[in-house]
Amino acid sequence: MNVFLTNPNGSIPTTQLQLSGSKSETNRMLLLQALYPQIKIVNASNSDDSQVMLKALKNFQLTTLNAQLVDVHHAGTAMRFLTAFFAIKEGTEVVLTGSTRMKERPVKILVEALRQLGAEISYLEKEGYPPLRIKGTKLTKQKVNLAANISSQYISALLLIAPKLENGLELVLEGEITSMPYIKMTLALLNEIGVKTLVENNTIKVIQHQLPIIHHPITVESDWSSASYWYSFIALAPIGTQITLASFKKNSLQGDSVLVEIYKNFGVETIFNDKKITLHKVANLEPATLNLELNNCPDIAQTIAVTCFGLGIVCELSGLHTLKIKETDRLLALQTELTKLGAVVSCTDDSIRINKSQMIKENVVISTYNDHRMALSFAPLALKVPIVIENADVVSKSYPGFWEDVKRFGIGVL
Ligand SMILES: O=C(O)C1=C[C@@H](OP(=O)(O)O)[C@@H](O)[C@H](O)C1
Ligand SMILES: C=C(OP(=O)(O)O)C(=O)O
Repeated sequence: MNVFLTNPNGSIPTTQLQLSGSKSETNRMLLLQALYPQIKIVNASNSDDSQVMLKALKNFQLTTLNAQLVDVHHAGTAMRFLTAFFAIKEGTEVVLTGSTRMKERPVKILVEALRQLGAEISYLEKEGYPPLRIKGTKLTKQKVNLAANISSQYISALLLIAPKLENGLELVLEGEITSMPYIKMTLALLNEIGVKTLVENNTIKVIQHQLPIIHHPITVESDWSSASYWYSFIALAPIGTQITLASFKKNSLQGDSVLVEIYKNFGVETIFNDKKITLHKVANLEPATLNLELNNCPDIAQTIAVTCFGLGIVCELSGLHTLKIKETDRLLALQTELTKLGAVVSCTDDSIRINKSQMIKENVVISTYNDHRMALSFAPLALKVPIVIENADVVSKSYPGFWEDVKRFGIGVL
């Protein structure tokens, strides 16, 4: 399905949207719930990635077979978190696989770390990549060193199973730590269910845990990465445009909440009120060149790049080495699609620079490369020019209701 987006009457009604729960928080909580079934989750994400995670865990618990195939499609967190989960399920055997792209996304660092702890995992196709054969076993070793500069998901995966390990876990993180807020999110959620953790320099310790785990329901905050597209819409809209989004809080566990600060550069103010945020376009600002280091929030890089292009702001976004191993090579995809629209873009292995453009070409067909964030991040340009988004249903990986919400915002979606 392709969608054709237009801004038919040029004026935008004030809208209120309820966004679904964070997929990152949800996938952590689903794994913890599988380990501690008394946990209750409120406002879980409706994303495909969370559905995939839920289904994998449910089917695994229901089956009487001791060997099964689990397919996580495009869901990186599901792939990494379930690798660790199945590794400790004694007496079971699972083949864990995913989409063609998933088979190109590395898992070696995680597999090596689990093997150091005693896990039995083998590669079924290419060394270092899914699919994996995982024989569940008791992990008795306790200390492991691993590189922290490729994906924080490896570290989160190990932390999530840590309270169930006989002797707890000590992780020594080597090299520069990437996507740090996601590690902090994992630690915060462990703490919230009553698991003790200790962070000292580059070492994280999780104390082995039996019970009690707390019994109150855990409420997942709505997804800040999904909110980023509304920040972009508001940034590209005329002064005075507003939108209200629920349910968000000031002290978020999600690193992408840094949007509140970043979008001030584009004249967007955020007002927090009773678990809602109102985004308000208050000024047309044009910083000379916007330099941002996004190592802590890689998932909003595409949103910010497109906002800058739409506003004609020169930007240099760095700290993005992980973008090459996400749903697609996001740096290359951004460069290709922005160039089609008339931008002059240059990339390195970890950065992108978008130069000032004279105009935005109309009716360009944006390719999405099986990457939800390509479709989501280019949509706000509809406020500037008519635009076509190819394979628009990719958005369901994180934000299935996106196109409905875009219609509510007053954009024509055909
Ligand atoms: O732990 C998580 O929930 C995530 C961590 C990040 O990945 P990396 O640590 O691989 O950058 C992020 O990009 C991804 O969307 C979700
Ligand atoms: C990178 C992402 O997800 P994952 O790594 O979990 O597939 C994302 O949602 O942008």
